[in-house]
Amino acid sequence: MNARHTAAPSTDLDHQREAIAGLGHELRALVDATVRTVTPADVLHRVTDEVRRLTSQLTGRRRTRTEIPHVDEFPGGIRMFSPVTGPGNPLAPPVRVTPDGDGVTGHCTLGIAHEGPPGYVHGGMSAMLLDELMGWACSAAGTPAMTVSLQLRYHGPVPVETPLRVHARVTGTEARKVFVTGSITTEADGDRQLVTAEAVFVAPDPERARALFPER
Ligand SMILES: CCCCCCCC(=O)SCCNC(=O)CCNC(=O)[C@H](O)C(C)(C)COP(=O)(O)OP(=O)(O)OC[C@H]1O[C@@H](n2cnc3c(N)ncnc32)[C@H](O)[C@@H]1OP(=O)(O)O
Repeated sequence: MNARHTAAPSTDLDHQREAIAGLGHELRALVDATVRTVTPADVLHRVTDEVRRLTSQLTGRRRTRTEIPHVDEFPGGIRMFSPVTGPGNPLAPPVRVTPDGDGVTGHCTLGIAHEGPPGYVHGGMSAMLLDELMGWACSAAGTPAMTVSLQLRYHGPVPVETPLRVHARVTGTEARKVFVTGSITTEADGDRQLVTAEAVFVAPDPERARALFPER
């Protein structure tokens, strides 16, 4: 069934999105507490049982692999469960994306759940932020597309618990190919690029897109 046909009125949608974001927020706090705690094993066992009990309350009907959540706008809109921008996904910082004159800018602060070297962000996390933001830049330029090539340079470690800025912009197109650049800086020092990226995105042809996203 097409998810668009089952969408609830917008007030219900807002209500549902608020609830999803609320749970995501609390789960992020739980994840942060989990990777920081030095509490003894007996407490960890107790909490584990409690979390298992809570999880069992969310195992009614689940969406299928290709189902687009009715709270989402795909492509090019709200993604409640994106691992980067989704307020309902505890894996997401989540990044807040704003358009700017020259592409898109994302704002976020990563925690120690995203740590690679002690005190610094995991390199794969930086890649994920940049990949996502470069995808948003494609959509903002009117060409939603998928990554086919992503090259990163790590110039300096990205600190955790520090407000960050991720910038991405389209530099050119060639038929279905979109060329994009991106960077990560701290909010405090926007001139010092800690990670830079170059990527090629490709807008799938309509037939390929239908096969990839049958519920769209
Ligand atoms: C809204 C924000 C969401 C952002 C999400 C973040 C972005 C993502 O993470 S996307 C997920 C990761 N990416 C993927 O899974 C994509 C995997 N790749 C694919 O499925 C396919 O390559 C797909 C669908 C993109 C394109 O397939 P298809 O439509 O058949 O294109 P295809 O004909 O192979 O290639 C088109 C052009 O791109 C070129 N191309 C393909 N791969 C590459 C590459 N690695 N480098 C450079 N050029 C490439 C081809 O040479 C071709 O060029 P030309 O027309 O000049 O010959």
